[in-house]
Amino acid sequence: MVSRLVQNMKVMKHAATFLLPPSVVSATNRSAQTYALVVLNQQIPKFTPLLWSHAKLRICADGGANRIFDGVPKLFPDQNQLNIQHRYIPNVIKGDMDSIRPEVHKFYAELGSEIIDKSENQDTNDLHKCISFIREQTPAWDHSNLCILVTGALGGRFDHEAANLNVLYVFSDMRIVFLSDDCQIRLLARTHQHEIHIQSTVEGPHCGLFPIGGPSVSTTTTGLTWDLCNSEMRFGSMISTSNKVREEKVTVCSDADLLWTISLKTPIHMGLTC
Ligand SMILES: Nc1ncnc2c1ncn2[C@@H]1O[C@H](COP(=O)(O)OP(=O)(O)OP(=O)(O)O)[C@@H](O)[C@H]1O
Ligand SMILES: Cc1ncc(C[n+]2csc(CCO)c2C)c(N)n1
Repeated sequence: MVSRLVQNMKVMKHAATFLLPPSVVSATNRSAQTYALVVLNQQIPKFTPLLWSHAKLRICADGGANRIFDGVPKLFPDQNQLNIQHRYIPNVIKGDMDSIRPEVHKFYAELGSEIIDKSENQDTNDLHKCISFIREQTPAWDHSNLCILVTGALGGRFDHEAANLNVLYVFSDMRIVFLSDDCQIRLLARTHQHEIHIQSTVEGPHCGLFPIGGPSVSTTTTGLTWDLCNSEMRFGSMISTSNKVREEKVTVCSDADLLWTISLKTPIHMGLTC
């Protein structure tokens, strides 16, 4: 019965081609994905301009707007700082609006950003509000081809980090990737078998795989140095950390939703001069 279910399970493919320059991706025609970018209120990764260039929709969660306003010009120290600020205009700024600075609010409002104040909702965090917006606004897009890249979800206050991880579980049917300068994280839903195509020029070899929403009775992987074979994983017992990718394709099949994390190589080229 279990093996029949496994056989019927759809395969979901993952590839961090958004960390490659757009010219490389289009030349090899490897990306059928549509990207949205959500910038949170934590330090932006150095490769944020690269993510920005891949994204069709760019959203700042409340104080994330300050991070673009202050942080992107610093990535281009030799260029005119005001010019840079004018080139990185979010489509939308959404949240409870208690962290965006007044001058940043005014700057982007005048340049056409849509500003959505959801201060009446004190039950979900700003990342949740942004993902809900993307989901509502993009019904026409094929959600299986939509990938939401998120910066600033990691590092900082632990309750914020926990709330951000919870968003991965709330929206477990959407592709959401958290990115910092050091690593990326995504949720591998138990509804699918997963094929992760490693972009070895920009990611790996260190990786981890573990359940946080509930234990896994059986997880099987291929392509890792320490592969799992019908293994049990749970906090308080075994979880897979400091593992390494051994092959260009890693496969994961589990009865639980798992977090997959892989290290990023530095420096990832920003992909663009602006
Ligand atoms: N210290 C932090 N660590 C991790 N994530 C953070 C941190 N600070 C902010 N974030 C992320 O950035 C988003 C926007 O944060 P901001 O500081 O603008 O608002 P906030 O009022 O602190 O957060 P929220 O209203 O969502 O509780 C948050 O929803 C969260 O996802
Ligand atoms: C049980 C419970 N715990 C905490 C909060 C507070 N809270 C959670 S998300 C959020 C919004 C932040 O912008 C706030 C204030 C709540 N509502 N319910």
